Amino acid sequence: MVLADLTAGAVADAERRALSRPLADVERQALARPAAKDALAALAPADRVKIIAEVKRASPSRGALAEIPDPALQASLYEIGGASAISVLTEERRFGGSLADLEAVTARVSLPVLRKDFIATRYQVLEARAAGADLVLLIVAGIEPAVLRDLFGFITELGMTPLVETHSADELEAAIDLGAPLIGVNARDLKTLELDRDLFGRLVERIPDTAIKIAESAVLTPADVTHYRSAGADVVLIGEALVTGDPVATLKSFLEA
Ligand SMILES: O=P(O)(O)OC[C@@H](O)[C@@H](O)c1c[nH]c2ccccc12
Repeated sequence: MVLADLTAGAVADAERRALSRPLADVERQALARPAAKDALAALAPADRVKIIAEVKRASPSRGALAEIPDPALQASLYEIGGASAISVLTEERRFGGSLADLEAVTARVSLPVLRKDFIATRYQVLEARAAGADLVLLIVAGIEPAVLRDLFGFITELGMTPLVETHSADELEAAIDLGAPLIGVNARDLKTLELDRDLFGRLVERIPDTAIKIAESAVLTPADVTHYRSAGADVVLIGEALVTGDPVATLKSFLEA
C-alpha cells in the first residue's frame, strides 16, 4: 500500500533527523518563530477561485516532473502569479522534497505556506513550525483516528492551521467531526494512485459551509479549474501544471478561468 509505505518512510526519516536534532531543540526553534500567518483569511471563500500553488519535483504516480533548483524562486513566482498560499512537498523519498525547501520558501514569500508531507508525529509538526510553515497537511487515510485528533489539536495549539485531506465520505465525516476549518478532497487515491476527478463533486455537498472547500490534484487546464469551481470548490491545490509550465502565465490563465 503506497500511502502506508510513504508514511512509514516519512516517519523513519524524521526519526533519523531527531538523532541529530532532538525534539526539545526543534520545539525551542518552533516557539521562537514569529506567529504563523492567518491561512483562513488568505483562503476565505471569495467571488473568484483561490489557488494553493505547490512546489513539487516528482511524485510516485507521475515520476520526475521538474528539477526546481531554486524552490524559493519558484514560490515567489507563484506569489507574483496570484496564488493565495504556497504548498511545499517536503517528503524526500518519492517526491524529492526537503525541509530545506520549506525553510527557503518561508523565508522568501509573504503568503501562508503549507508543509505537505506524510505527517504522523508531533516531531514532524514541530519541524514544520520551526521551518516557518503556517499550515500542515493531515491525511485522514494515513493515520489512526486518535493520532489524527492529537495532531490536529497540536497544530492548532502551535497557531498553525491544519488542512485535513480526505478521499471518501467516511474520511470526510472524520474531518467534519474534528471541526476542520480547511477540508481537502484529493482526486488521487493515495493507496492505489488512481485518479477520480469527479470525487470532489460527489462529496462536496457533505462539507459544511463553515469549512473552506479545497479540491486537490489533476488540474492541468483552465477547464479543470472551472470543473472544480462549478462543483463548489473555494480553493484548488495545483502542483504539476505549475512546475511543468510557466508558473506566472499558468496561474494567470487558471485565475481567469
Ligand atoms: O500535481 P497535481 O496533480 O496538481 O496535485 C497537487 C496535489 O494535489 C498533490 O501533490 C497532493 C495532494 N495531496 C497529497 C498528499 C501527499 C502528497 C501529494 C499530494
